Amino acid sequence: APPLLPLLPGEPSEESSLEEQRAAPDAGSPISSFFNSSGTKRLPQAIIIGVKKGGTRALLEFLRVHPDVRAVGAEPHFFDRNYERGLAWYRELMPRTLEGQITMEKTPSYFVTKEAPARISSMCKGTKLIVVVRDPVTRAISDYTQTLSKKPDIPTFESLTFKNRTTGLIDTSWSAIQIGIYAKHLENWLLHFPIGQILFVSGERLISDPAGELGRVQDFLGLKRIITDKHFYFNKTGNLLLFCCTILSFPWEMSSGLGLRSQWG
Ligand SMILES: Nc1ncnc2c1ncn2[C@@H]1O[C@H](COP(=O)(O)OS(=O)(=O)O)[C@@H](OP(=O)(O)O)[C@H]1O
Repeated sequence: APPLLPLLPGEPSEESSLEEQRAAPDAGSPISSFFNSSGTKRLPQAIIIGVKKGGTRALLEFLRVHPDVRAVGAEPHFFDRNYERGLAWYRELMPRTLEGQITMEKTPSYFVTKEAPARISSMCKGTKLIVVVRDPVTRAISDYTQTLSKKPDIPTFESLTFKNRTTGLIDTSWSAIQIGIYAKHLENWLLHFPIGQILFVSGERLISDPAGELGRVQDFLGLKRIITDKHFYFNKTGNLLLFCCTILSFPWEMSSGLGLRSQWG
């Protein structure tokens, strides 16, 4: 059972990355106290449920620019690790919203958690679900690279991937491979949600055509298309995607492997 330690609202869980912690609500800043002082904490109406290393952080941070979206920055891990804490605990993590605003969170491990679909459905059958999918091979490499950075002594990617290098037999029980068998996990979700309630976002297009993907996401969420191509530009090196939050005049930089950082920080 998960440890029942009292987490503060928005506090990242013990396994959250630095990237997540940087994106956690900046309690105490003048801007956040202004937004946090009014409205009501509501359970999320939309959740980014996966996939790990698909580009979920980028998507959530892009969406947070929308004035009708409020999201918890850190991953709550409610429907996998913290379910015993109860819905009141979960709601407490959420930012306050005004009428018409959507509450969101992202926890990519939900997609591969057997219990998550039934649990989310029992919270609200109408919850909108978003899955950022990415080529399973590059996803697995990204996953492996993250683990390697924490545990440099793990075996090579190749030796973990193949049961038998000569026959090419793949070890589908290795989590980096297992997570990428999207169809298998999806079956579990379709037992509880109609396909129309699940939006698949391309992790690749989130980099090559972010405005296009964000258009689809805003439509799916029933939001006015406010995030457009005006919010994105590539810098001169071509591989850094810069994202401008014009509402707060706060430029963020999203880049492959570099995560999210303020250009001012
Ligand atoms: N703008 C944009 N669009 C799409 N994807 C982007 C973007 N920016 C970063 N990235 C890449 O997303 C990878 C991290 O995915 P996640 O945020 O889902 O990771 S996590 O599961 O929350 O740890 C991670 O992939 P790798 O660099 O291959 O590890 C990020 O580089």
